[in-house]
Amino acid sequence: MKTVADKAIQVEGVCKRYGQVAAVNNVSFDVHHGEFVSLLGPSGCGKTTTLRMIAGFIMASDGAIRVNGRDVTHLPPEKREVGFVFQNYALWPHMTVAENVAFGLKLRKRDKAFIKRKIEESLAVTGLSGYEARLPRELSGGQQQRVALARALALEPQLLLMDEPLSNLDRALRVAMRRELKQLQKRLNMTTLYVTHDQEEALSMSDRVVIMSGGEIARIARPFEVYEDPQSEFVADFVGTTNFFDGTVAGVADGITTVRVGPSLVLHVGSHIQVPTGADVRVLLRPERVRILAAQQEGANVFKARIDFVEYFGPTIRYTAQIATGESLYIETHNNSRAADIGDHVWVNIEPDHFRLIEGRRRRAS
Ligand SMILES: Nc1ncnc2c1ncn2[C@@H]1O[C@H](COP(=O)(O)OP(=O)(O)OP(=O)(O)O)[C@@H](O)[C@H]1O
Repeated sequence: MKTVADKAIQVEGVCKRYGQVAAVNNVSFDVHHGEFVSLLGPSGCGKTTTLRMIAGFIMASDGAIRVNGRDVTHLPPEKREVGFVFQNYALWPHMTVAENVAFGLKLRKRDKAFIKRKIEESLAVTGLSGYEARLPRELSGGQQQRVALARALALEPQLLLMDEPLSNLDRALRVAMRRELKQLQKRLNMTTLYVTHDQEEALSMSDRVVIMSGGEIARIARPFEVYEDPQSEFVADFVGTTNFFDGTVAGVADGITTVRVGPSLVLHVGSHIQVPTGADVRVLLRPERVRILAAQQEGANVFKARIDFVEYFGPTIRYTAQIATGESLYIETHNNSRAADIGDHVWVNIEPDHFRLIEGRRRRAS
Protein backbone atom coordinates (compact mmCIF):
# COMPACT_ATOMS: atom_id res chain seq x y z
CA MET A 1 0.00 0.00 0.00
CA LYS A 2 1.44 3.36 -1.08
CA THR A 3 1.22 6.19 1.46
CA VAL A 4 1.65 9.96 1.27
CA ALA A 5 5.30 9.50 2.28
CA ASP A 6 5.85 7.50 -0.93
CA LYS A 7 4.82 10.44 -3.06
CA ALA A 8 7.59 12.43 -4.68
CA ILE A 9 5.19 14.68 -6.62
CA GLN A 10 1.59 15.51 -5.80
CA VAL A 11 -0.39 17.61 -8.25
CA GLU A 12 -3.78 18.60 -6.86
CA GLY A 13 -6.47 20.37 -8.87
CA VAL A 14 -3.93 22.38 -10.80
CA CYS A 15 -5.14 24.87 -13.42
CA LYS A 16 -3.40 27.28 -15.73
CA ARG A 17 -5.49 29.95 -17.40
CA TYR A 18 -4.34 32.42 -20.03
CA GLY A 19 -7.23 34.88 -20.22
CA GLN A 20 -10.19 32.80 -21.35
CA VAL A 21 -8.00 29.83 -22.35
CA ALA A 22 -7.58 27.00 -19.84
CA ALA A 23 -4.27 25.45 -20.92
CA VAL A 24 -4.51 23.04 -17.96
CA ASN A 25 -7.78 22.41 -16.16
CA ASN A 26 -8.10 20.75 -12.75
CA VAL A 27 -5.29 18.24 -13.18
CA SER A 28 -4.47 15.89 -10.29
CA PHE A 29 -2.00 13.00 -10.14
CA ASP A 30 0.84 11.66 -7.99
CA VAL A 31 4.27 10.31 -8.83
CA HIS A 32 5.74 7.87 -6.30
CA HIS A 33 9.39 7.72 -5.32
CA GLY A 34 11.41 5.88 -7.95
CA GLU A 35 8.51 5.85 -10.38
CA PHE A 36 8.73 6.75 -14.07
CA VAL A 37 5.55 8.52 -15.16
CA SER A 38 4.89 9.94 -18.61
CA LEU A 39 2.55 12.74 -19.60
CA LEU A 40 1.31 11.68 -23.02
CA GLY A 41 -1.06 13.46 -25.35
CA PRO A 42 -1.48 15.27 -28.64
CA SER A 43 0.04 18.67 -29.35
CA GLY A 44 -1.51 21.44 -27.27
CA CYS A 45 -3.09 19.16 -24.64
CA GLY A 46 -1.22 20.84 -21.76
CA LYS A 47 1.70 18.46 -21.09
CA THR A 48 4.46 21.06 -21.17
CA THR A 49 2.45 23.56 -19.15
CA THR A 50 1.85 20.93 -16.47
CA LEU A 51 5.54 19.99 -16.32
CA ARG A 52 6.64 23.63 -16.20
CA MET A 53 4.25 24.34 -13.35
CA ILE A 54 5.86 21.50 -11.40
CA ALA A 55 9.33 22.84 -12.24
CA GLY A 56 8.25 26.35 -11.21
CA PHE A 57 8.77 28.11 -14.55
CA ILE A 58 5.03 28.73 -14.84
CA MET A 59 2.92 29.61 -11.80
CA ALA A 60 -0.34 27.69 -11.40
CA SER A 61 -3.55 29.75 -11.51
CA ASP A 62 -5.13 27.34 -9.07
CA GLY A 63 -4.41 24.14 -7.16
CA ALA A 64 -1.40 22.87 -5.23
CA ILE A 65 1.91 21.16 -6.09
CA ARG A 66 3.91 19.25 -3.50
CA VAL A 67 7.41 17.84 -3.92
CA ASN A 68 8.42 15.27 -1.30
CA GLY A 69 5.48 16.41 0.78
CA ARG A 70 6.52 20.08 0.75
CA ASP A 71 4.17 22.65 -0.77
CA VAL A 72 6.16 24.27 -3.59
CA THR A 73 3.23 25.88 -5.42
CA HIS A 74 4.56 29.40 -4.93
CA LEU A 75 8.30 28.68 -4.80
CA PRO A 76 10.75 29.66 -7.57
CA PRO A 77 12.37 26.82 -9.57
CA GLU A 78 15.69 26.84 -7.70
CA LYS A 79 13.92 26.16 -4.39
CA ARG A 80 12.07 23.07 -5.67
CA GLU A 81 14.95 20.56 -5.73
CA VAL A 82 14.12 19.06 -9.10
CA GLY A 83 16.33 18.52 -12.14
CA PHE A 84 15.02 19.17 -15.61
CA VAL A 85 15.79 18.66 -19.25
CA PHE A 86 13.69 20.72 -21.62
CA GLN A 87 13.26 20.83 -25.37
CA ASN A 88 15.15 24.10 -25.65
CA TYR A 89 18.26 22.74 -24.04
CA ALA A 90 20.09 25.96 -23.13
CA LEU A 91 23.76 24.97 -23.11
CA TRP A 92 26.45 27.50 -22.23
CA PRO A 93 27.73 28.44 -25.71
CA HIS A 94 31.25 29.38 -24.59
CA MET A 95 31.78 26.18 -22.58
CA THR A 96 32.90 22.84 -23.94
CA VAL A 97 30.77 19.74 -23.60
CA ALA A 98 32.77 18.64 -20.53
CA GLU A 99 32.50 22.09 -18.94
CA ASN A 100 28.75 22.18 -19.57
CA VAL A 101 28.35 18.79 -17.89
CA ALA A 102 30.65 19.79 -15.01
CA PHE A 103 28.96 23.13 -14.39
CA GLY A 104 26.35 22.04 -11.86
CA LEU A 105 28.79 19.75 -10.08
CA LYS A 106 31.29 22.60 -9.66
CA LEU A 107 28.53 24.78 -8.21
CA ARG A 108 27.92 21.98 -5.74
CA LYS A 109 31.66 22.01 -4.95
CA ARG A 110 32.26 18.35 -5.77
CA ASP A 111 35.92 17.31 -5.91
CA LYS A 112 37.83 17.06 -9.19
CA ALA A 113 38.06 13.27 -9.35
CA PHE A 114 34.33 12.93 -8.74
CA ILE A 115 33.51 15.49 -11.44
CA LYS A 116 35.83 13.75 -13.92
CA ARG A 117 34.14 10.41 -13.28
CA LYS A 118 30.65 11.89 -13.61
CA ILE A 119 31.59 13.57 -16.92
CA GLU A 120 32.87 10.25 -18.25
CA GLU A 121 29.83 8.32 -17.04
CA SER A 122 27.16 10.69 -18.26
CA LEU A 123 28.81 11.21 -21.65
CA ALA A 124 29.13 7.44 -22.06
CA VAL A 125 25.43 6.93 -21.29
CA THR A 126 24.43 9.57 -23.81
CA GLY A 127 26.83 8.27 -26.48
CA LEU A 128 29.04 11.36 -26.39
CA SER A 129 32.39 9.96 -25.25
CA GLY A 130 35.09 11.68 -27.28
CA TYR A 131 33.13 14.94 -27.61
CA GLU A 132 34.43 16.44 -24.33
CA ALA A 133 36.34 19.32 -25.97
CA ARG A 134 33.69 20.40 -28.50
CA LEU A 135 31.70 23.60 -28.17
CA PRO A 136 27.89 23.42 -28.53
CA ARG A 137 28.02 25.16 -31.93
CA GLU A 138 30.22 22.31 -33.18
CA LEU A 139 27.48 19.77 -32.42
CA SER A 140 24.30 18.74 -34.21
CA GLY A 141 20.92 19.50 -32.62
CA GLY A 142 20.59 15.93 -31.40
CA GLN A 143 24.08 15.96 -29.90
CA GLN A 144 23.32 19.22 -28.09
CA GLN A 145 20.17 17.62 -26.74
CA ARG A 146 22.24 14.73 -25.43
CA VAL A 147 24.65 17.12 -23.71
CA ALA A 148 21.69 18.69 -21.94
CA LEU A 149 20.63 15.23 -20.85
CA ALA A 150 24.16 14.33 -19.73
CA ARG A 151 24.35 17.57 -17.76
CA ALA A 152 21.13 16.75 -15.91
CA LEU A 153 22.08 13.10 -15.30
CA ALA A 154 25.52 14.05 -13.93
CA LEU A 155 23.78 15.68 -10.98
CA GLU A 156 21.95 12.43 -10.23
CA PRO A 157 18.78 14.27 -9.28
CA GLN A 158 16.35 12.36 -7.11
CA LEU A 159 13.57 13.92 -9.14
CA LEU A 160 13.95 14.60 -12.82
CA LEU A 161 11.48 16.38 -15.11
CA MET A 162 12.01 15.89 -18.82
CA ASP A 163 10.20 17.48 -21.75
CA GLU A 164 10.67 15.52 -24.98
CA PRO A 165 14.40 15.03 -24.27
CA LEU A 166 14.84 12.65 -27.21
CA SER A 167 12.74 14.47 -29.79
CA ASN A 168 15.64 15.71 -31.93
CA LEU A 169 17.29 12.32 -32.28
CA ASP A 170 16.95 9.97 -35.22
CA ARG A 171 14.95 6.83 -34.59
CA ALA A 172 17.82 4.40 -33.97
CA LEU A 173 19.45 6.73 -31.46
CA ARG A 174 16.13 7.53 -29.80
CA VAL A 175 15.40 3.84 -29.26
CA ALA A 176 18.91 3.21 -27.90
CA MET A 177 18.76 6.27 -25.65
CA ARG A 178 15.38 5.46 -24.19
CA ARG A 179 16.70 2.08 -23.08
CA GLU A 180 19.80 3.67 -21.56
CA LEU A 181 17.72 6.30 -19.86
CA LYS A 182 15.28 3.77 -18.46
CA GLN A 183 18.08 1.54 -17.14
CA LEU A 184 19.80 4.51 -15.54
CA GLN A 185 16.55 5.70 -14.02
CA LYS A 186 16.02 2.27 -12.48
CA ARG A 187 19.60 1.95 -11.27
CA LEU A 188 19.50 5.36 -9.58
CA ASN A 189 15.88 4.91 -8.50
CA MET A 190 15.33 8.36 -9.92
CA THR A 191 11.74 9.63 -9.80
CA THR A 192 11.00 10.79 -13.33
CA LEU A 193 8.18 12.74 -14.94
CA TYR A 194 8.54 12.67 -18.68
CA VAL A 195 6.62 14.60 -21.33
CA THR A 196 6.21 13.02 -24.73
CA HIS A 197 3.78 12.84 -27.60
CA ASP A 198 5.44 9.58 -28.70
CA GLN A 199 3.26 6.73 -27.52
CA GLU A 200 5.94 4.09 -28.05
CA GLU A 201 8.29 6.06 -25.82
CA ALA A 202 5.62 6.44 -23.13
CA LEU A 203 4.52 2.79 -23.24
CA SER A 204 8.03 1.34 -23.25
CA MET A 205 9.58 3.52 -20.54
CA SER A 206 6.84 4.28 -18.05
CA ASP A 207 5.56 2.62 -14.93
CA ARG A 208 2.38 4.63 -15.43
CA VAL A 209 1.11 6.90 -18.17
CA VAL A 210 -0.99 10.03 -17.65
CA ILE A 211 -2.90 10.68 -20.86
CA MET A 212 -4.00 14.27 -21.38
CA SER A 213 -6.57 15.72 -23.73
CA GLY A 214 -7.67 19.37 -23.96
CA GLY A 215 -5.93 20.38 -20.72
CA GLU A 216 -7.45 17.55 -18.71
CA ILE A 217 -6.51 14.02 -17.72
CA ALA A 218 -8.13 11.36 -19.88
CA ARG A 219 -6.62 8.33 -18.15
CA ILE A 220 -3.94 7.31 -15.66
CA ALA A 221 -2.89 3.68 -15.93
CA ARG A 222 -0.05 1.27 -16.51
CA PRO A 223 1.09 0.93 -20.13
CA PHE A 224 -0.54 -2.44 -20.79
CA GLU A 225 -3.82 -1.25 -19.27
CA VAL A 226 -3.80 1.84 -21.47
CA TYR A 227 -3.27 -0.26 -24.56
CA GLU A 228 -5.31 -3.37 -23.77
CA ASP A 229 -8.25 -1.65 -22.10
CA PRO A 230 -8.39 1.97 -23.24
CA GLN A 231 -11.86 2.54 -21.68
CA SER A 232 -12.53 5.59 -23.84
CA GLU A 233 -12.67 6.45 -27.49
CA PHE A 234 -10.03 9.14 -27.11
CA VAL A 235 -7.46 6.83 -25.52
CA ALA A 236 -8.21 3.99 -27.95
CA ASP A 237 -7.81 6.35 -30.86
CA PHE A 238 -4.71 8.13 -29.61
CA VAL A 239 -2.75 5.08 -28.48
CA GLY A 240 -2.26 2.57 -31.26
CA THR A 241 -4.72 1.71 -34.01
CA THR A 242 -8.23 0.58 -33.17
CA ASN A 243 -11.21 -0.86 -35.02
CA PHE A 244 -14.45 0.73 -33.79
CA PHE A 245 -17.90 -0.79 -34.32
CA ASP A 246 -21.06 1.04 -33.24
CA GLY A 247 -23.78 -1.33 -32.16
CA THR A 248 -26.61 -2.23 -29.84
CA VAL A 249 -26.59 -4.97 -27.22
CA ALA A 250 -28.95 -7.72 -28.38
CA GLY A 251 -28.51 -9.96 -25.37
CA VAL A 252 -26.19 -11.23 -22.65
CA ALA A 253 -25.77 -14.93 -21.90
CA ASP A 254 -23.05 -17.25 -20.61
CA GLY A 255 -20.47 -14.49 -20.32
CA ILE A 256 -20.99 -13.34 -23.88
CA THR A 257 -22.57 -10.03 -24.91
CA THR A 258 -24.12 -10.18 -28.35
CA VAL A 259 -23.80 -6.88 -30.19
CA ARG A 260 -25.66 -6.12 -33.39
CA VAL A 261 -23.70 -3.79 -35.67
CA GLY A 262 -25.54 -2.41 -38.68
CA PRO A 263 -28.12 -4.58 -40.42
CA SER A 264 -26.22 -7.87 -40.61
CA LEU A 265 -23.02 -7.97 -38.52
CA VAL A 266 -23.24 -9.71 -35.14
CA LEU A 267 -20.28 -9.68 -32.74
CA HIS A 268 -19.92 -11.99 -29.75
CA VAL A 269 -18.07 -10.02 -27.14
CA GLY A 270 -16.63 -11.24 -23.83
CA SER A 271 -18.70 -9.59 -21.06
CA HIS A 272 -15.94 -7.73 -19.23
CA ILE A 273 -18.35 -4.92 -18.37
CA GLN A 274 -22.05 -5.07 -17.56
CA VAL A 275 -24.12 -3.51 -20.32
CA PRO A 276 -27.91 -4.01 -20.46
CA THR A 277 -29.74 -5.32 -23.48
CA GLY A 278 -30.76 -2.46 -25.76
CA ALA A 279 -27.83 -0.23 -24.79
CA ASP A 280 -25.80 1.57 -27.43
CA VAL A 281 -22.17 0.49 -27.30
CA ARG A 282 -18.91 0.90 -29.15
CA VAL A 283 -16.91 -2.23 -29.68
CA LEU A 284 -13.13 -1.77 -29.83
CA LEU A 285 -10.72 -4.22 -31.38
CA ARG A 286 -6.95 -3.99 -31.82
CA PRO A 287 -5.92 -5.02 -35.36
CA GLU A 288 -3.36 -7.58 -34.17
CA ARG A 289 -6.14 -9.46 -32.37
CA VAL A 290 -7.73 -10.43 -35.68
CA ARG A 291 -6.58 -13.85 -36.87
CA ILE A 292 -6.49 -14.70 -40.55
CA LEU A 293 -7.62 -18.31 -40.96
CA ALA A 294 -5.94 -20.76 -43.30
CA ALA A 295 -9.30 -21.90 -44.65
CA GLN A 296 -13.01 -21.20 -44.45
CA GLN A 297 -14.61 -22.01 -41.10
CA GLU A 298 -18.01 -21.78 -39.51
CA GLY A 299 -18.70 -20.26 -36.13
CA ALA A 300 -19.18 -17.16 -34.02
CA ASN A 301 -16.96 -14.20 -34.91
CA VAL A 302 -15.81 -15.78 -38.17
CA PHE A 303 -16.10 -13.40 -41.10
CA LYS A 304 -15.22 -13.27 -44.74
CA ALA A 305 -13.28 -10.14 -45.68
CA ARG A 306 -11.83 -8.61 -48.82
CA ILE A 307 -8.35 -7.09 -48.64
CA ASP A 308 -8.38 -3.50 -49.97
CA PHE A 309 -4.99 -2.19 -48.93
CA VAL A 310 -1.70 -3.63 -47.65
CA GLU A 311 0.97 -1.73 -45.67
CA TYR A 312 4.32 -3.38 -45.02
CA PHE A 313 6.00 -2.03 -41.87
CA GLY A 314 8.91 -4.48 -41.60
CA PRO A 315 8.08 -6.53 -38.51
CA THR A 316 4.34 -6.32 -39.17
CA ILE A 317 1.91 -6.04 -42.05
CA ARG A 318 -1.33 -4.08 -41.80
CA TYR A 319 -4.27 -4.98 -44.01
CA THR A 320 -7.27 -2.75 -44.54
CA ALA A 321 -10.15 -5.08 -45.31
CA GLN A 322 -13.88 -4.96 -45.79
CA ILE A 323 -16.05 -7.51 -44.02
CA ALA A 324 -18.73 -9.08 -46.23
CA THR A 325 -21.36 -7.15 -44.21
CA GLY A 326 -19.78 -3.84 -45.29
CA GLU A 327 -17.78 -2.73 -42.23
CA SER A 328 -14.10 -2.01 -42.63
CA LEU A 329 -11.51 -3.80 -40.56
CA TYR A 330 -7.81 -3.26 -39.84
CA ILE A 331 -5.88 -6.49 -39.47
CA GLU A 332 -2.25 -6.60 -38.38
CA THR A 333 -0.06 -9.70 -38.63
CA HIS A 334 3.59 -10.59 -38.16
CA ASN A 335 5.53 -10.51 -41.37
CA ASN A 336 6.46 -14.20 -41.24
CA SER A 337 3.64 -15.04 -43.57
CA ARG A 338 2.22 -12.68 -46.11
CA ALA A 339 -1.30 -13.95 -45.92
CA ALA A 340 -3.00 -11.90 -48.56
CA ASP A 341 -2.80 -9.41 -51.40
CA ILE A 342 -5.12 -6.63 -52.50
CA GLY A 343 -8.35 -8.11 -53.85
CA ASP A 344 -7.97 -11.45 -52.02
CA HIS A 345 -10.76 -12.79 -49.87
CA VAL A 346 -9.78 -14.20 -46.48
CA TRP A 347 -11.58 -15.69 -43.50
CA VAL A 348 -10.90 -14.07 -40.16
CA ASN A 349 -11.69 -14.96 -36.58
CA ILE A 350 -11.78 -12.92 -33.39
CA GLU A 351 -11.82 -14.33 -29.84
CA PRO A 352 -14.69 -12.79 -27.81
CA ASP A 353 -12.25 -11.69 -25.08
CA HIS A 354 -10.26 -9.63 -27.55
CA PHE A 355 -13.07 -7.12 -27.99
CA ARG A 356 -13.53 -4.23 -25.57
CA LEU A 357 -16.83 -2.52 -24.98
CA ILE A 358 -17.52 1.08 -24.09
CA GLU A 359 -20.99 2.46 -23.56
CA GLY A 360 -22.44 5.13 -25.83
CA ARG A 361 -22.01 6.02 -29.43
CA ARG A 362 -19.35 7.72 -31.49
CA ARG A 363 -18.74 11.31 -30.40
CA ARG A 364 -17.25 12.55 -33.62
CA ALA A 365 -17.95 12.05 -37.29
CA SER A 366 -15.72 9.51 -39.00
N1 LIG B 1 1.71 31.70 -22.79
C1 LIG B 1 0.58 31.22 -23.31
N2 LIG B 1 -0.46 32.03 -23.61
C2 LIG B 1 -1.62 31.52 -24.10
N3 LIG B 1 -1.84 30.22 -24.37
C3 LIG B 1 -0.84 29.37 -24.09
C4 LIG B 1 0.42 29.81 -23.56
N4 LIG B 1 1.21 28.71 -23.39
C5 LIG B 1 0.48 27.66 -23.82
N5 LIG B 1 -0.74 28.04 -24.24
C6 LIG B 1 -1.80 27.16 -24.77
O1 LIG B 1 -2.05 26.16 -23.81
C7 LIG B 1 -2.29 24.90 -24.42
C8 LIG B 1 -1.35 23.85 -23.85
O2 LIG B 1 -0.01 24.12 -24.28
P1 LIG B 1 1.20 23.12 -23.94
O3 LIG B 1 2.45 23.75 -24.46
O4 LIG B 1 1.17 22.79 -22.50
O5 LIG B 1 0.82 21.86 -24.81
P2 LIG B 1 1.64 20.52 -25.08
O6 LIG B 1 0.70 19.42 -24.79
O7 LIG B 1 2.92 20.53 -24.33
O8 LIG B 1 1.91 20.63 -26.64
P3 LIG B 1 3.19 20.22 -27.55
O9 LIG B 1 3.24 18.72 -27.58
O10 LIG B 1 2.81 20.80 -28.88
O11 LIG B 1 4.40 20.85 -26.94
C9 LIG B 1 -2.14 25.11 -25.91
O12 LIG B 1 -3.41 25.27 -26.48
C10 LIG B 1 -1.35 26.41 -26.01
O13 LIG B 1 -1.66 27.11 -27.19
